[in-house]
Amino acid sequence: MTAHIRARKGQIAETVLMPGDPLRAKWAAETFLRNAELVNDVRGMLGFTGTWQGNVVTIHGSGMGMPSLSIYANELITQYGAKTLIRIGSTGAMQSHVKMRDVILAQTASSISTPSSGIFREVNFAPCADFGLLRAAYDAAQAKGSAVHVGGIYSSDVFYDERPDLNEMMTRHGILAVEMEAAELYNLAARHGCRALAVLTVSDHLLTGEELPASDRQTSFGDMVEIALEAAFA
Ligand SMILES: O=P(O)(O)O[C@H]1O[C@H](CO)[C@@H](O)[C@H]1O
Ligand SMILES: O=c1cc[nH]c(=O)[nH]1
Repeated sequence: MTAHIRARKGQIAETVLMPGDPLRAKWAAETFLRNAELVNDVRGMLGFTGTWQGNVVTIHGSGMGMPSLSIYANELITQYGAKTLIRIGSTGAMQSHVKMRDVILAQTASSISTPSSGIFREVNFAPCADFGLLRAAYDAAQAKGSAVHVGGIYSSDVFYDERPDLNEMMTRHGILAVEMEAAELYNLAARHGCRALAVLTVSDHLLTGEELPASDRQTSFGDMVEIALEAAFA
């Protein structure tokens, strides 16, 4: 047990999928895992462990934003021995060739700050995905026929941004989409020698104003979950 996770040692798998939304964790566990067992519900943050094609997997919510993800990812890595962490999140597209419900594999995650900024201090560390996971996820997405994009994303500290110039600059520099957790997940994976990847589904479009309802964000991103599972065990 930790301050935020009630699972016993051994109840968390080495491979952990992390959606921001705890109810997406529940849906994904019930939909894709066999014998999924609830292993955490402290503060309503749900975690489940079960098997996928004979492999043990945990699906655990991260909450929204990098400070929240940092708590869960730190405890999963340092207290429970997680080695492969794949974020399965929603994202807002920042390029016109990226369409609603497309899948994005985050090769890098830019930010203006992360919970690790105080650790890196003057260093502009470049958070990046594990190449093996990235390649396997791309192959899995191609095999499925998913519309998939690979490139840089922006991990923002805010959902409601008062700096339209920042988004415009990200778009101008080819950033595919914005979300709120991947940069710190990549930082933590680098620090602790783990593998990490963010597999995202476009739920909003910053250029067109399109957006999906909350129910779709919770339960309709099946391709993303399958791509993450296939990459983890490729
Ligand atoms: O759908 P999730 O995984 O929560 O991800 C995105 O959605 C939340 C904002 O609505 C942020 O957590 C952002 O990163
Ligand atoms: O951070 C996020 C996540 C989804 N959609 C957005 O517009 N922003």
